[in-house]
Amino acid sequence: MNNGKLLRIRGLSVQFATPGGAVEAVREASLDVPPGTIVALIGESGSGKSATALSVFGLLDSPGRAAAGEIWLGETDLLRLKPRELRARRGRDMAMIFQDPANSLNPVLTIGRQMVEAIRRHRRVSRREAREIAVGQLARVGMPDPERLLRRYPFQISGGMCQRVMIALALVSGARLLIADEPTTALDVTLQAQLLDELYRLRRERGLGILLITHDLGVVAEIADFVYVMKEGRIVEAADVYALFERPAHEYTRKLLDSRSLRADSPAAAASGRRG
Ligand SMILES: Nc1ncnc2c1ncn2[C@@H]1O[C@H](COP(=O)(O)OP(=O)(O)OP(=O)(O)O)[C@@H](O)[C@H]1O
Repeated sequence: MNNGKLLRIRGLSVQFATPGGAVEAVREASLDVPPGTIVALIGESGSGKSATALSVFGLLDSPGRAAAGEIWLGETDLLRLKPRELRARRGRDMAMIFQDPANSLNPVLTIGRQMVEAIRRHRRVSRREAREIAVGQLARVGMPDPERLLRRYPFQISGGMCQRVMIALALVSGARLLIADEPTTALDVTLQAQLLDELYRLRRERGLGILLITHDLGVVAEIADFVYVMKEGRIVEAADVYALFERPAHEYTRKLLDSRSLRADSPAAAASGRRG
């Protein structure tokens, strides 16, 4: 049962079969993403963050598999779904944006074609209506000339624009859960800020639940509500964002905070810079 949480992961273990034996990338991890909440998942490289996210989408690389646990999206345990059923949920109820958005879009199809197809996969509308919906959605995520954008190919637009297209794609299908894996890493500072604004707005205005995977603690301080810290496949700390910065409980979290970019910023300073 889900108890009103949008995403509820319980006891997830992910293993990768290797010639040297099974590598346990995720070990009995549990986490919740309630609606209208930005939940950050942080931890060093290799700690299992992406493996956790990919499990939700059933997109683990083939030697990898979710060996145990439950992943509830609403009232459905995604780990019990057939691949076809999971694919349908992927487009409709949940969306994912990646660090390298150009690779998440199909390089040989125009943005318009991809959006129209995504819309028509989930709604009974004509091509023309789908195109209008796409234009409206792109305008809503701040794209200046949506009509023109629809005629372009992914390689003809910037990384920041690709991110917005991905978000627009997620939204046209009515997704309630967005998983963003290092979404700002490849962007310059201005585009980073725009993307964070966008995520924040989606949470507030649309009530989206967002699982944000990042190693940028500045981003966490700015927009996250709740934080999970992962180390060697385990969730070692779970706390409200203010509590985490003020009183990190776990030794590892303290080290992580000390070693990263927040240095002089007190929790209060970080908090005062937050969106309202
Ligand atoms: N294809 C694979 N084959 C074997 N092991 C893998 C594979 N992919 C990931 N792993 C293992 O899973 C562990 C977790 O990887 P994962 O990518 O989830 O970490 P991460 O926290 O997302 O790191 P990063 O921040 O670098 O993306 C790694 O330690 C790695 O050893």
